[in-house]
Amino acid sequence: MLELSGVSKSFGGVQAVRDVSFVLETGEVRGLIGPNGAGKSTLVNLISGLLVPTTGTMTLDGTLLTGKTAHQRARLGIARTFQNLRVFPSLSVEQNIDVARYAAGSAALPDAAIQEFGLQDKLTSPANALSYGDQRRLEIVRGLALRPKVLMLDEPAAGMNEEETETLGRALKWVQREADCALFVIDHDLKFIMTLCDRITVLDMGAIIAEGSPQEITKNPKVISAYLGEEVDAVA
Ligand SMILES: Nc1ncnc2c1ncn2[C@@H]1O[C@H](COP(=O)(O)OP(=O)(O)OP(=O)(O)O)[C@@H](O)[C@H]1O
Repeated sequence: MLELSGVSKSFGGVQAVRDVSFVLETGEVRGLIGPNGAGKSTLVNLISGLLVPTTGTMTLDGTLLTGKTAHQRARLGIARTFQNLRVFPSLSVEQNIDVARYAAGSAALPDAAIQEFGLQDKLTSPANALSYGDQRRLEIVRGLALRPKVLMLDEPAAGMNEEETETLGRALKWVQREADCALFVIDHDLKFIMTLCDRITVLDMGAIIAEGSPQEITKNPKVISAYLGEEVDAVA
């Protein structure tokens, strides 16, 4: 269980994250949505240890994360993907996955994970020869190879067409069923988020303005009037 309590982050005069508290349960799939600049990436960077909060605390299964580096957090079970791809371009798909397996202390990644994300026939291809969608899927499999307790995905469906996005959603549902980890998913594709997630947290100007099931979020007047408007009606 990941717990955030009163987490804030300022960059000079900009308060990017304001007094954010929430609990992410084991096995939960949580969506994080909000307009550009709402603070979503900053929040993920705070959890993964790339940024240090101005105030607030975080714990993972009761272990205080304050003062722990991104590497230490990864070892504790916090994995992530990035908005901009970070695969090792000249390494093969298999080598990319092995790097993460090695970092996780050789914990086995089920071959089923590689299959679910459609990479089984591409293991020997250099990562930079893969399509953009495959590179995104490779990043997720690499994250899973760390055997994380929490896997945070920063815009996993970005640049994917509708069919690819649906396939990705099915693979992530598989992760929810088979891998013992929570997913924390940022995306601007609301249909994808609403279909995938058990619960959704909505950020606006750094603060949580709503939290609930997809149904609750689509009906929440604050969410509708603040910034989702008709888009929310369209996917409800
Ligand atoms: N390193 C930084 N230095 C200064 N300001 C920053 C920095 N990182 C983020 N910000 C500011 O913090 C606020 C939140 O940004 P953030 O990137 O977290 O939002 P976001 O919700 O992820 O947006 P997007 O959907 O566009 O990715 C913005 O006002 C942004 O300009």
